[in-house]
Amino acid sequence: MRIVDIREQTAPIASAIANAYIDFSKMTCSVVAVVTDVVRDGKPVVGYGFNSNGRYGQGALIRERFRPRLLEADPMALIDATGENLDPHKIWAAMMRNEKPGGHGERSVAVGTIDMAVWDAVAKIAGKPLFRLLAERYGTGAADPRVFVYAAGGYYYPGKGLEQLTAEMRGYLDRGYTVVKMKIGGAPLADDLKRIEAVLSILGPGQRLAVDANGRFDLETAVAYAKALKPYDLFWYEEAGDPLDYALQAALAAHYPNAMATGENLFSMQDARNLIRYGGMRPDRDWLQFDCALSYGLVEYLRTIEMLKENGWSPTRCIPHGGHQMSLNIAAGLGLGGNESYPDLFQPYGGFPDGVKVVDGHITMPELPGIGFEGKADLIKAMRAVAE
Ligand SMILES: O=C([O-])CC(=O)C(=O)O
Ligand SMILES: [Mg+2]
Repeated sequence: MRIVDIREQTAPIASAIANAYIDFSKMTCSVVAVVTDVVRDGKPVVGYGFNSNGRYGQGALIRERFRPRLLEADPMALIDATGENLDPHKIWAAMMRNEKPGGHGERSVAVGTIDMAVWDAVAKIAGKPLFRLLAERYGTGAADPRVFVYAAGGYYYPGKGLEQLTAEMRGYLDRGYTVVKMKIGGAPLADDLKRIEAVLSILGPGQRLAVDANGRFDLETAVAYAKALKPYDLFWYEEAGDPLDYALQAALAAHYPNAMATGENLFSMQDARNLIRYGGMRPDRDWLQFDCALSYGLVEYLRTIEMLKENGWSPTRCIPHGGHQMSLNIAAGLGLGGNESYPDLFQPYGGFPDGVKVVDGHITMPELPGIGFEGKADLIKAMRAVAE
């Protein structure tokens, strides 16, 4: 068996929203199809991936480095010991041949996107949902198909006032979410506090709010927000400062006893390890948001989980960024704390298979082979267009 082709296309996921750092008016993502010669149900197995959101399409890197390395490799060097399936770890090593250490963001998104498609193919060849395969291979054996999800939104948008913001959040609560997230840092502190109070005013008992500054603040501003946010008992205070400023993150903990979250812009096990070593994150309350699609894929994420365990962190403290079905599978298979969801954004790429409903802040994974993209009609249509 072998990989016969890797196809890629850059697709728009643009919208008029903005966080404290960027707008999404020109946002794109790469969609990748890994075509194999394995036949299931009379058709060749094709694995699909895409690069989450927030980083642009990766076509040049895929075409110039990673696709040729895999297609030029000895097919026998990319399969597992049974000889009947691909080996994602060997494929990862083949992609990373002749790549220096460090500087991970330069290529981690391209590798993570192909890695997603490889795992989709592997689970389809095995004939089972990826979350079940992961639980068997790397977890306790038993998957938990019920996954906590929270609704991310609350972006800045031209002309968006408190009324629109609360209507948006009410929509998420009506759809079954219990935790909602909104952006901060794109307006002065006093205005953001009004926005926060407006959203808090519509939350019922047990419902919570997370806020996300998208790395906008220097230490002084981060501390000013921390002091103002403390009384609200938020679900978390996310990415206050630059994602690589571990000293800022560590200093902030002295001013903010409640939960903080970060990690969506850390793109390797080594960067995640530096956060754990130097960022003052607290394993009893804080949250880690590494997104495998942006950070070298699940092969690397498995290394990150090992690193976390060695440092006294439970995988239940991980709630990945990105709102994609790949992280839902990892959460269900390996016992993460949950996953992000963007109910109204980044379509058709984000979200759940059709018919999956959020109930009491949780979804239940359907039993679809692979990652489950075939269960989402608009998404699989876009993906199949890349393969054909
Ligand atoms: O606005 C973005 O770039 C997305 C983001 O931070 C998140 O989902 O936490
Ligand atoms: Mg964020």
